[in-house]
Amino acid sequence: YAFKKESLELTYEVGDDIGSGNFAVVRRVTYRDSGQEYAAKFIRKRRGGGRKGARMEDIHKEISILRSLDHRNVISLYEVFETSQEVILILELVTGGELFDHISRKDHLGEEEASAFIGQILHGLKHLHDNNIAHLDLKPENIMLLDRNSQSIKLIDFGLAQRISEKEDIRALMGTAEFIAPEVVSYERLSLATDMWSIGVITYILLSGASPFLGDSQQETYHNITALNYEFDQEYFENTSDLAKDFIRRLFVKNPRKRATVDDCINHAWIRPKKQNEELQRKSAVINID
Ligand SMILES: Nc1cc2c(nn1)-c1ccccc1CC2
Repeated sequence: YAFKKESLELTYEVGDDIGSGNFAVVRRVTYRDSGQEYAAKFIRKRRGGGRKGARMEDIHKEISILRSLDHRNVISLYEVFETSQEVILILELVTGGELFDHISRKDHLGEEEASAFIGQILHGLKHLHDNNIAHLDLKPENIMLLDRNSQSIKLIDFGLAQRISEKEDIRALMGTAEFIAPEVVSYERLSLATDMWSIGVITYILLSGASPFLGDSQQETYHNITALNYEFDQEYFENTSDLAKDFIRRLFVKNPRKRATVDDCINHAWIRPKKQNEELQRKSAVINID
């Protein structure tokens, strides 16, 4: 699979940094001919036996996974350049910032807004899971807002994503401690259900601003996860509906096979469009037909 060898600068003007990831820096770029803006992810290649830089095998996997996805809630990949030091992914530009920053500004979100965001994330995640792809690094930093004032989101950073198949056994790729599922901590088989646990953590954080399993050390966090040591602290959850808590409870299940799937979540009453909205949507549909 050949990447463009010519210099990126011939076709794109490179702008300011807009983010970073493992071994990567992301910059805003402008396609010279059209003025169209994109995000260019510069991934450092691992040189020789060193540890710095991403392995070519992992870079190829991220690219092949991105190329096989096409959904409005998943970042699009347009083209790839390669130099001796780096592989450069030309990605769809999103300018709304990370969901992480959106929460930090507000401390936590109301249930309507949280449910709308989680619904968007679930639709993007359903596209991955329907293609047997697990993201394995879901966290607010990897969820970008399309623009400041919309709830449209894009899943980004497929650096740890894996194709899940019954035959091969995939084990721990450590994600970020507070978001990983018990099977990752215990070095057991990973699956699509691993992402669903992370959805539970993200939902808990959106509603409360607090992180359910975070301890004072990584070891304490891992212990809290494997012991399912969390609670709906009255301080943060006194005004949270039982429906929202039920949604989270169905995801914090130790046995991955018993954990709610992405379809279970999309059909959960806390996510499905509220009755009156649906009624409204139906009525407006009739008006459109007339
Ligand atoms: N690790 C990261 C980090 C980021 C991105 N991708 N990977 C990204 C992708 C498209 C648009 C904007 C960004 C900035 C953050």
